[in-house]
Amino acid sequence: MSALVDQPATPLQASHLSRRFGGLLAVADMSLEIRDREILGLIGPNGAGKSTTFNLLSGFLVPSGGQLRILGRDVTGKPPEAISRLGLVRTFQHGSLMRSMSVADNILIGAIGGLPGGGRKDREQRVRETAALVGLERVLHATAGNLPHGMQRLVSIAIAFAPRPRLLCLDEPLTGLNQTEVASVLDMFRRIRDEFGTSILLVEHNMKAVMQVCDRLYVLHHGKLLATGTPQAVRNDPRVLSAYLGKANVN
Ligand SMILES: Nc1ncnc2c1ncn2[C@@H]1O[C@H](COP(=O)(O)OP(=O)(O)OP(=O)(O)O)[C@@H](O)[C@H]1O
Repeated sequence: MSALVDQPATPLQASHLSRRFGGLLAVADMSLEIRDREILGLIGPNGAGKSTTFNLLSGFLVPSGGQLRILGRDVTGKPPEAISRLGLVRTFQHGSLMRSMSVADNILIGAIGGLPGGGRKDREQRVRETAALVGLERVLHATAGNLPHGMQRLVSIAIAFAPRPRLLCLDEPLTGLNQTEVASVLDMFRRIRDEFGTSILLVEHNMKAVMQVCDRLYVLHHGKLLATGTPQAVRNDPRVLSAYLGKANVN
C-alpha cells in the first residue's frame, strides 16, 4: 500500500508574512495557520498589527515579504477576488451591507457568489436558510439600514456566510452588541463551525467572548507573534499578561 495518503490541505497557511508602511514594520515574520473546523482568534493590544494581518490574509494588503497559501495554493500577492474564489470571505469592521436594500436582497448578493449555476429558487432558499441561521427570518423584508445596530451586524455576517465559504473571516463582529446578542452570535459561530465545517477567523476586542468561543488564539504584540495556543494556555502565559498589563484585561 502506498504510504502517500492524500491529506486535506490546510485551509490557510501564512509563512513569515511581513508588511511595511514606509519606515514602520507593522507586521513582521508572521507565521500562522487556520485549521479545518476551528474558530481561531487573533488578539493583541491596540496597534499590535491585527488589522494589518487580517488584511494580508484576505488579500486586501500585499505583503512586503513571506508567503500565503489557501487550501494549499500559493496566493501571495493575489487580489481579494482570487482569494475569495478559493473560499475565503471577510467582513469589515464597520459592516458591509447596502443600507437602502432589504435584508433579503443584501443576503442575496452574498448568495449569488456561492451559487454560480443556481437558479432563482436555489438562491431564495439559500437566503431563507442563511437568514434562519443568523436569526433574521422575521425581518427579511425590512430595509437593512433601518434595523437596530445588532441586527445590522447580523446582516453583515449573513452576507458573508451566504456563499458558504470555507473560511469566514470576521473583523470585530461583536462591537456594539449587548450581552444577550453576543451570546447568541457565539452560538451561531459554533453552529457554522460544527454544522457546515467552516473555519472562522475572529479579530475581536471582546476578550470574554474570545476566550469562550475560540479553539485557538494567536496573540500579536508590536507586529509580531507573541504567543499561540488554547485560550486557557494563552490566558496563563506571563508574556501575554505583561503585554496587556494596563491596556485591557485578558481575563
Ligand atoms: N495604512 C497604514 N499606513 C501607515 N501605518 C499603518 C497603516 N495601517 C496600520 N498602520 C500602523 O501599523 C501598526 C499596526 O496597526 P493595526 O491597525 O494593524 O493594529 P491593530 O492591532 O489592528 O490595532 P487596533 O486594535 O487599534 O485596531 C500601527 O502602528 C498602525 O499605526
